[in-house]
Amino acid sequence: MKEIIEVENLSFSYEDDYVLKDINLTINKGDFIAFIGPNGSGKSTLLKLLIGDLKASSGQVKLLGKAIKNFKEWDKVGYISQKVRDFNSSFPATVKEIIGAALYQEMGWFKILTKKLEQRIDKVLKLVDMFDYKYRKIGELSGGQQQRVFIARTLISNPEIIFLDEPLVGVDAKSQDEFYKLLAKLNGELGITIVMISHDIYVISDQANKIFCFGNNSIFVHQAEEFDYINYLNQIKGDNKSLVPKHEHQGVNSRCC
Ligand SMILES: Nc1ncnc2c1ncn2[C@@H]1O[C@H](COP(=O)(O)OP(=O)(O)OP(=O)(O)O)[C@@H](O)[C@H]1O
Repeated sequence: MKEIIEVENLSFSYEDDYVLKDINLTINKGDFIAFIGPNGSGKSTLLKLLIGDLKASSGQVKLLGKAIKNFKEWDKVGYISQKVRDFNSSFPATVKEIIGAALYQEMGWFKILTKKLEQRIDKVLKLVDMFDYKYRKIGELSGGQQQRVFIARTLISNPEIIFLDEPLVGVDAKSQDEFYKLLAKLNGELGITIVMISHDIYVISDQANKIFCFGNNSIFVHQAEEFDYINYLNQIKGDNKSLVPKHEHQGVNSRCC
């Protein structure tokens, strides 16, 4: 199946006013999608609609070919939020335990990590370059390292798509760089579809193959190679939160390229 996500005529409002209006878009297998846009333009809202955390006011979302309300294969969907940074050093779980918890269903009657399951933990920790931290407490790791552990936890079930909601807030520049390299590896080598919200327009527009640009209750879809981020940043400068950069494409609501 080529389409991982199909959104048709989707509208959503929390109260009276629409946050997103009549959105149509498709995300294909292997895409690396960046959600960008001013504060309050609906990026997190769309992400929550795509993972079934919110229900559309009208229209529909299909995930892996299934209407979201009937979707059950949640092990194929990873989600990384910015909230994981809340651990502190007294949080008792180790990296191994955090990842092992994702295998709870597979542990059988006695809830024991078999050698096979342990090997799966080792494999994903090596993939994210965190094997040496297996027995460390999660709260003792940096924000960037914690995010890598959570990516590993997601990878344990071989996901087809990973959603990330500003995962690098508060993470230092070097760790951010390593994190982006990891995402490029997951996308390029493992073929995992990535959907990421980011305010780091410069870096994300270099990593993604498509840019979803939010504003005025709409989304404009750009191929990354034709996206002029300097022009974009110049246009959204200032305090006008509702300002949407001028788009060369005619017509509102996605599908414009
Ligand atoms: N639970 C809620 N109840 C009511 N309104 C909400 C709720 N969550 C978000 N909103 C409003 O919906 C709009 C879109 O919010 P959303 O969080 O999706 O924006 P965003 O683009 O992710 O913003 P940011 O970049 O600041 O995270 C905003 O006006 C916000 O105030």
